[in-house]
Amino acid sequence: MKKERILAINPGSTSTKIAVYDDELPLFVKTIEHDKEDLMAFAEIFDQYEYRKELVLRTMEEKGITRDTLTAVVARGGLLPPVPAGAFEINDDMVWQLHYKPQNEHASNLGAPIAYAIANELGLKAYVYDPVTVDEMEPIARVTGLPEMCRKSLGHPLNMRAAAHKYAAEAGIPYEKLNLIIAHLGGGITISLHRQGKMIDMVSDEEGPFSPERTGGLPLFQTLEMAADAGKDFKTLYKYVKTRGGLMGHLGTNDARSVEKRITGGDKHAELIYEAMAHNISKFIGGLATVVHGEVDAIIITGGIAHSKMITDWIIERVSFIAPVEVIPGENEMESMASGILRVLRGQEQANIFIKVE
Ligand SMILES: Nc1ncnc2c1ncn2[C@@H]1O[C@H](COP(=O)(O)OP(=O)(O)O)[C@@H](O)[C@H]1O
Ligand SMILES: CCCC(=O)OP(=O)(O)O
Repeated sequence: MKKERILAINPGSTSTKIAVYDDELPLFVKTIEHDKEDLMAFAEIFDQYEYRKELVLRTMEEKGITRDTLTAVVARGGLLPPVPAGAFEINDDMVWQLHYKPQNEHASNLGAPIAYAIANELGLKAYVYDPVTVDEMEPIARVTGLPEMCRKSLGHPLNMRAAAHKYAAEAGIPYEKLNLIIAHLGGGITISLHRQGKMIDMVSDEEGPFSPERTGGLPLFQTLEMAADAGKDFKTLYKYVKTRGGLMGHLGTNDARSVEKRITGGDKHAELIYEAMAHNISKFIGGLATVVHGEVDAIIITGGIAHSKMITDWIIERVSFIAPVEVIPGENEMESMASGILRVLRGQEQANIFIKVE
């Protein structure tokens, strides 16, 4: 079988992650943390395009990997319109969509344009895999109390679906035969329900638990009052609830590890807030269990905060009456992207074609 060398790119709000894989083997995985000041110099996300692209190319050079040895490029998909799960070949339509009409602003919107440019220069194909807008929600899950407003499937499907497949392989049961609830606990927290191979419900970060830096869902009347009083535009308020909420709002940090240090040092306020985060996560897990009438095979806790025994213990004591809980720490996005595209390159999976939605 031909050896593949895949460059994987994952631009996040505070970092750019870059990796190169020879088939499944990582040659390197590097996370470049960005200085707040460096990024503040750019008014719009897309103004960071050249800066982040150069960073990717320079990192490869530093690692001694010449561009012409690559066979494909993959990026974390950005806020596209709702799409099916799996791989998409990046094309002009996708780059246009992410530049001019994404669902919202997010650093991951830069991934596909950067991957496409690098691949085009080399005559290669570029892909995204399980973008944040994978939507397999059932009609009943979309309905809200306002006819003109629908619930959206916005989450962390790349890590969630990879965790689901990992659990299924270890349990020796096909993913398509399992009902799973998967909580991704990172800087943002989202929780999904997978029924027999489809992600039929998703609690996004606009309605779920608060997280290290996001407010999650808020009491509606107070939110309306606060927004009306603030008299600010959508972009400003959106940035506020995405970056100034949760642990950041209450405790001035989005680093769960530093919160834990404060708790072990006796900070009771920090403990209340941190346990409240676990309490909220557990309530949403419980809510999703009702969708499948309690028939849940396993609850999976994943993402960076799944490294924390304090948080996972608090969640397990609240939800283990529903189903066994499995902890799969880390966000596993780089390897999940690369292995998804490897399946496409080996002909085991077909890439979808993206058509823009104007
Ligand atoms: N060992 C750990 N214990 C507790 N929290 C951790 C640990 N490692 C990372 N975290 C927390 O995980 C969060 C980031 O999760 P991650 O999934 O990497 O985030 P992102 O969504 O930003 O990619 C941060 O709040 C970080 O403090
Ligand atoms: C909920 C959409 C995906 C998202 O917010 O990703 P990050 O947590 O990586 O910012």
